[in-house]
Amino acid sequence: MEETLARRRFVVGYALAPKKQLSFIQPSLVGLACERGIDLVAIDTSRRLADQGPYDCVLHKFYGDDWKAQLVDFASQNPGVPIVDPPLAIQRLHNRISMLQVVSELEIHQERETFGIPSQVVIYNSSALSNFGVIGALRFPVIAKPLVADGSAKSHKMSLVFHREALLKLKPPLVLQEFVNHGGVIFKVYVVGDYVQCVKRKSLPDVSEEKLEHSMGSVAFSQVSNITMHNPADAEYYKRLDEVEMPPLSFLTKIASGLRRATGLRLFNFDMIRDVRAGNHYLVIDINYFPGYAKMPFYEKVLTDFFWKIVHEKKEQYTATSVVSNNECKHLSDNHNKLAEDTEEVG
Ligand SMILES: O=P(O)(O)O[C@@H]1[C@@H](OP(=O)(O)O)[C@H](OP(=O)(O)O)[C@H](O)[C@H](OP(=O)(O)O)[C@H]1OP(=O)(O)O
Ligand SMILES: Nc1ncnc2c1ncn2[C@@H]1O[C@H](COP(=O)(O)OP(=O)(O)O)[C@@H](O)[C@H]1O
Ligand SMILES: [Mg+2]
Ligand SMILES: [Mg+2]
Repeated sequence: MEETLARRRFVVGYALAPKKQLSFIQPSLVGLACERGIDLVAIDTSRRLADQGPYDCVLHKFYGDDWKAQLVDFASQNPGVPIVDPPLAIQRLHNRISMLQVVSELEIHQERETFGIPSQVVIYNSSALSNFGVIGALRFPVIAKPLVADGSAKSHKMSLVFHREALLKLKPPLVLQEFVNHGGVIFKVYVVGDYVQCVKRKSLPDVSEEKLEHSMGSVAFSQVSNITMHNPADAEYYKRLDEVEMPPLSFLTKIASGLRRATGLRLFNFDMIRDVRAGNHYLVIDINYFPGYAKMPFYEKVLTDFFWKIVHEKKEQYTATSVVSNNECKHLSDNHNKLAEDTEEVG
């Protein structure tokens, strides 16, 4: 017999770049959310946001003045509808100095583990690159990172610089950050509201004193943790990676909730490394807004739980009108499958 039971449903409108939409809006997520009474609906960014909806929550990873104005406009007409996350909060992560500033200000009490950020200086113009007063206190090697972290390919292009002379060819504005030996492993800590999950990822290998002495200039790299190399040494590396001990979850949860409170962000991850010189000292090196959650184990359930909590917080006051029977969830997820296939064929 057809199930006809219809219950109150919620609508999460999302505005994401095509690549992000394809990786994040998977049929498995759409299907699970649908079963829990939540419809994920694409916002048409070519139309006025305030003319669309109704939404119980707006989810986005877009920047720019026009989009910000759209959100302000929407919020003034829909004051109770959560926007995940507020543009001002996201903006802090677009500058690698303000991004990590918030980490330095956290006060967390943990028995064994300590944390901080690497020593770093910001460079606004080329003359500062040869100014000993500016860079004199840095220990080499250093990583040169673009100051801006706006998600563009350019903002991920970095170099590992072995000696001071090699700084001269760099293009400011950038951040020079001390490279900290960390055993070639980073901990990616995903935060989804009050949920925290840590995974291990490949990182740059340690630089010994000897290697530093014999290395020339600098080495360029980009998005190391996403690179999959196919050489025989790799199998050995990943076996070792498996054995690396995770930081305690209680410690990560304290940092995550400190960051949540200080930034007002609900969807982000942070990259953390463990200093090989002091086995219980950790450094936060990067914070990303709305990262690649689809790579996080159980992301469908974690994100669905998050949406569920967000929309139920406002349930009594605001009601979106869509009513879909449980049976239709399967159709919705089939449609998304088809959409993904079509997009692949086009792309
Ligand atoms: O594309 P993905 O799935 O690798 O996700 C990227 C993230 O990779 P991750 O899976 O967290 O290692 C990536 O994280 P990292 O910068 O590599 O730590 C960023 O969050 C990236 O967003 P943006 O380019 O900084 O705006 C994320 O890119 P977008 O998906 O937001 O374009
Ligand atoms: N201070 C550091 N010490 C050691 N390795 C680092 C440091 N900063 C960055 N890295 C390495 O470089 C990678 C990219 O740097 P990150 O700041 O995370 O930039 P992105 O925003 O492009 O991910 C990190 O995942 C890590 O492997
Ligand atoms: Mg990173
Ligand atoms: Mg980043």
